[in-house]
Amino acid sequence: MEGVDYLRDERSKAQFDVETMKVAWAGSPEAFLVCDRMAKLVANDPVFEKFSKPMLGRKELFKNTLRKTAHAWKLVNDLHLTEEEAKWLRHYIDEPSYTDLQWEMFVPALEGQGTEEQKKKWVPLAKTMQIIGTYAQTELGHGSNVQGLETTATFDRQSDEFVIHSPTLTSSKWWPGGLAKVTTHAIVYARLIIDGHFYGVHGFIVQLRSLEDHSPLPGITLGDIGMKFGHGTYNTMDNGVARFDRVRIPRDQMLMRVSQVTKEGKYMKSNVPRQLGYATMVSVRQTIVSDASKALSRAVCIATRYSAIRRQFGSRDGGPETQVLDYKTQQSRLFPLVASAFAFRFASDWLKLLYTDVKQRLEVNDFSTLPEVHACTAGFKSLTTAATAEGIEECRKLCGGHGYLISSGLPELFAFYVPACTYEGENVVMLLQVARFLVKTVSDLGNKQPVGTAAYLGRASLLVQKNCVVQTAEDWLNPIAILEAFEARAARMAVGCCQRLAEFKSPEEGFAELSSDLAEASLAHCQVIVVSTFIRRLQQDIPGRGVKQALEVLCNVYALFLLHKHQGDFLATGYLTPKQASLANDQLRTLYSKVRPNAIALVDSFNHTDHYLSSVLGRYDGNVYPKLYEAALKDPLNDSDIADGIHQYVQPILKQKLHSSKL
Ligand SMILES: Cc1cc2nc3c(=O)[nH]c(=O)nc-3n(C[C@H](O)[C@H](O)[C@H](O)COP(=O)(O)OP(=O)(O)OC[C@H]3O[C@@H](n4cnc5c(N)ncnc54)[C@H](O)[C@@H]3O)c2cc1C
Repeated sequence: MEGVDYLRDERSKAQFDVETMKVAWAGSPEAFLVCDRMAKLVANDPVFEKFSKPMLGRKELFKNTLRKTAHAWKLVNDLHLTEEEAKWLRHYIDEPSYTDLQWEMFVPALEGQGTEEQKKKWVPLAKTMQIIGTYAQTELGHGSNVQGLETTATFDRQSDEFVIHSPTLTSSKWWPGGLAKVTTHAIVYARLIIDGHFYGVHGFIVQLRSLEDHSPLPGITLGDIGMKFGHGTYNTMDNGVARFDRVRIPRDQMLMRVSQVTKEGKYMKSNVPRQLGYATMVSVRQTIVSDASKALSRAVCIATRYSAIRRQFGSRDGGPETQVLDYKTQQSRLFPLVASAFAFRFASDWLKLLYTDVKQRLEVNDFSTLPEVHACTAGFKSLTTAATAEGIEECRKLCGGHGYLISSGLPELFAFYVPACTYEGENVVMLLQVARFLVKTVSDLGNKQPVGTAAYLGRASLLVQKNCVVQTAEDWLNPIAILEAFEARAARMAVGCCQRLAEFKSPEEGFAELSSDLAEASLAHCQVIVVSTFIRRLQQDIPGRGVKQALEVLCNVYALFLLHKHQGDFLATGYLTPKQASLANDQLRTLYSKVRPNAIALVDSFNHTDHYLSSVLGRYDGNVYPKLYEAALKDPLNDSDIADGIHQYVQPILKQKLHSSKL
C-alpha cells in the first residue's frame, strides 16, 4: 500500500460526518461557504503560488509579495468582494504584507480613535488604498511600556501644528510593518507636549512619503530593520525604522476622539468615554485567538496525515510496519493539539459574542464588565498564542527528520507564527495584567460579586475547602467534575497568591516578588475559561452524524491533557489526590483510542487546501514520498551534478600533494 491508500483507508474509518464537522469548525454554513470559496480562489490562481519562495532572496521575496498584494487588490475590485471576503482572501494568500497593517491596524485605529470628522476624511482614503498606513507605536527602546515612549509631539500654537520629533536613538520607531518601503502614512504614537507640560501618549496621523514619487518627506528617515527569523515568512514584509527631525503636521492630525487640543493649546478630555476603545481591543484579540486556531489546525493537519503514512518498526511475518500514529506516545503528543485547535476555535467564536455584548453595553455607558473582559481577552491572547507556537514546533518534531525540511511546511509556519507571542501584547506582560485583575477580584470578594468569566471566584471560599469526589476513571468524563477541578485549582492559586501578597510591606513589592507565581495563577484562570467555553459549546445543538460525540471526546482530551500537564498545581493546591490524578491519566489514554479512528477525518474537517498547507507531508492525497523526492530535485543545488565551487575549493584539497610524513 502507498500513502494514498493509507489515507483513503483512514477516511473510510471516520465515525462522524466530515461535511457537517466542516461547518461546525467554520462556525456557520455561511462562514464555511465564504472560507471555502476564498481558499479555492487563491489555490487555483498561479500568481499565489508559494513553493518557489524558499529559493528567493530578500529583495525578490519582498517584490514577490508586492506583486501578489497588487493582484489580490485587483481581485477584490474586479470580483466586488466584501470586506469579510477580502479578509479571507488575504488570509489564504498566507504572506505577511503591508495590507495586514492597513486593514488590521491602520483602519481600525482611525475608526476607533478618530473623531467623526477625521473618520470622514481618512477612512475612505484608506479603504480605497489611496493612502497606505501603518501603526507606529514600538520604538527601539520601548515596546511593552507604552508610557516609556520617547517620540515627542510638541504643539506649536503659532502655526497650529504639532512638531513630531525623535529626540534620541532609542526613540526611533522600530518594527512597524510596511514602514520601511511601502506605507505613505503612519499613526505615530508620541508624547504630547504643550507649553512644556506632558499630556500622555497619543496617536498622530503622519504622512511619511510623497504620494507622487514615494520618496520620504523632508525630515523623515526611513529604513528596513533587517532580516527576521525564518526565511520566507516575515521577510516578505518590510518592518521598518523611522526617525523624525522636527516634522510638522496640522493640529487636526492628532487622533482626537477621546482627548483634544484646541487652537489655543488647551488640552481637553472629550465626553466620549475612554473605554470605547475596549470594543476594538476585544475584536483584535478575537482575531488573534481565531488565528491561533487556524495556525494550530494547519500544523496538526500536516502531522496527523503524515503520521498515518509514516511507518516505523513492528512488522510481523513480513507484513507492514506500524503507522507511527498508532504509537501511544505519538497520540499523547498529537491528539491534545488537535483538541486544542478546536478549543481555540470555539473560544474565538465565543469572543465574537462577547464583542457584541461589549458593544451593546458601551452604547448605554455600562462599563461594569470591562475589567473582566480586558483580563479575559488578554489571558486568551497569551494562552492561545503560546500553546499554538509550542504546538507547531511539537508537530515538526512529530514528523521526525522530514519535519525539518522546508517542504514539510512546518519550519516556515513556526517562524511565521511565533512572533504572535510578542506582538499585540507580550504574553507574560499579558498574564501579569490578568494577575492584577485576579488580585483585585479576590481582594474585593467581601464587597463585590465577580461577573462573567470570573464569576466562579465568587465561590472561592467553597472551592478552597471542597475536595475532588472522583473515584473512577469514568468519573473524569463528567463535565461538572472537570470544570470544578479547574475552578478549584485556579481559585486556590489566586487566593494563595493574595494571602502571600499580604505578607509584603507594599503590594507593589509583593507583586514584583511573586510575579512568576501570579503569572501561573493567571494561566490557571485562563484555562478555566477555555475549558468552560468548550463545555458550553457542547451543550448547544450540534447537528450531523457523530459530530457532537467526536467533539465531546476532544473536549475531554483537551481538559484532561491540561490536568495531566499541570498536575503539580492540582496536587499542590490539595484539590486532587495522587490517585485521582492517576485516574485522569488512565481516562486520557482511553480517550486517545477513541480519537484514533477519527484522526484523519478530524483534520480533514479543517477544509485546508494543499496550497494553504504548503506541505508535502500534509498533502490531502497522501502521496508523500514521490512528491518529497520531486520537491528535493527542484532545489537549485540539483541543477547540475558538479556544483559551483567544487572545482575551485574541493578539488584542490583532493588533489593536494602531501608529504609522506604527514600521511
Ligand atoms: C513580527 C513583529 C511585528 C511587529 N509589528 C509591529 C507594528 O506593526 N507596529 C508596532 O508598533 N510594533 C510592532 N511590533 C513590536 C511589538 O509590538 C513589540 O515587540 C511588543 O509589544 C513587545 O514589546 P518589546 O519588544 O518591548 O518587548 P519587551 O517588553 O522588551 O520584552 C522583553 C522581555 O521583558 C519581559 N517584560 C517586559 N515588561 C515586563 C514586566 N512589566 N514584568 C515582567 N516582565 C516584563 C517580557 O516578558 C519579555 O520576556 C512587532 C513585533 C514583531 C515581532
